[in-house]
Amino acid sequence: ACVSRAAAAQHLWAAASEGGLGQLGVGLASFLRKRFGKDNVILSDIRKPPEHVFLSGPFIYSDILDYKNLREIVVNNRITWLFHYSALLSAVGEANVSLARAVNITGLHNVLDVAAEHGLRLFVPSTIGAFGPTSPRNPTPDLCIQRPRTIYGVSKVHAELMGEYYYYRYGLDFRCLRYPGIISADSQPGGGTTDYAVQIFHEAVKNGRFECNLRPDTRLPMMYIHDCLRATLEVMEAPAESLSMRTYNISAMSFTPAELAQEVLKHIPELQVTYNVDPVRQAIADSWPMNFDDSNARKDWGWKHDFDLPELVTTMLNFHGSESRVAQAN
Ligand SMILES: NC(=O)C1=CN([C@@H]2O[C@H](COP(=O)(O)OP(=O)(O)OC[C@H]3O[C@@H](n4cnc5c(N)ncnc54)[C@H](O)[C@@H]3O)[C@@H](O)[C@H]2O)C=CC1
Ligand SMILES: CC(=O)[C@H](N)C(=O)O
Repeated sequence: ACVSRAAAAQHLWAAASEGGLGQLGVGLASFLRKRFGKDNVILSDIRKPPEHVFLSGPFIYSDILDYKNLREIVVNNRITWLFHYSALLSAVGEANVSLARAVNITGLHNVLDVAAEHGLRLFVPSTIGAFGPTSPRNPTPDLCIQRPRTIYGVSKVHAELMGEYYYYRYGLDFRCLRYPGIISADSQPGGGTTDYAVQIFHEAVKNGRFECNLRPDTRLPMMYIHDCLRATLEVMEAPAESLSMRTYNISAMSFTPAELAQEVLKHIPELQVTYNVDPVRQAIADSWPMNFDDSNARKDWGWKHDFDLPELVTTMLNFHGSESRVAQAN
């Protein structure tokens, strides 16, 4: 593989991941370390890592807004791949537009420049949030109108276009996947519109009650984290000649809060689900794709998801069930 040493911060370096302490970064680092070796993946963030993360492999402080520091990390560690995960997500982005603009847009510019300057292979995640109310929503193809109405979505469309521009202009090996809402068992979401689909599992097992902040009929594309991380590594390892585009939709399942609750109720019949709609998140969700067309990813580099809704629910409840049994035993 082409990884000599990676960093993940919410980048991965040699592989480096910056933005690495969020919902996805710790899982990505662990996934890449299994593949490339513990010391070949550096995780970075501006937050202090919890002990288990600190002990699991190289971690460094890196602020995506500090270009000189990014360059120093790449040079000193001979980084070859960079996974750029730092971002403010959709709901927190609307609550702090100027910070979202800085991290999601200025931060991206720094990453593009450092990657182009040092010949890195660069992964930047995009999102279903890169589409808007005038995009076709059911299904949403790779190429269509993209007029998002959040700073998060605007910054991601910008990232897709800038990455493609750097590819044609400077030969940067830029690779990008549009992720659906990602559901993870052992990490908390960072302030997005799809967070409810993670929180329901925590609450169902802990309290037997869940208050959902989206309407019961809000349909959104979703994916289990294991599929998301595997897709990320697969597109990074795909032969250059197999990629006909720089940015691909990837899809696994699509459901509403009512459908998710129905599936969880099969395992926890006493679960009580109520709805208290957050108008900001609801407006965002109503502008996003309902189903994602990922036929290009399947055709070009063989993308195939493993987890549908029933497997997702069983896996999440097994994880939370065993966690709560451990907690009770202690
Ligand atoms: N979690 C999801 O459902 C989805 C995530 N994505 C994308 O995947 C990436 C990772 O997402 P999550 O892990 O969920 O996000 P998160 O919000 O959980 O984590 C983001 C991380 O970025 C870090 N960060 C913020 N400002 C920074 C700075 N100036 N310098 C360095 N690090 C900084 C934060 O400390 C945090 O640890 C993001 O780019 C997001 O847009 C895309 C679609 C879905
Ligand atoms: C789908 C995403 O990009 C993220 N989870 C969010 O809801 O903002």
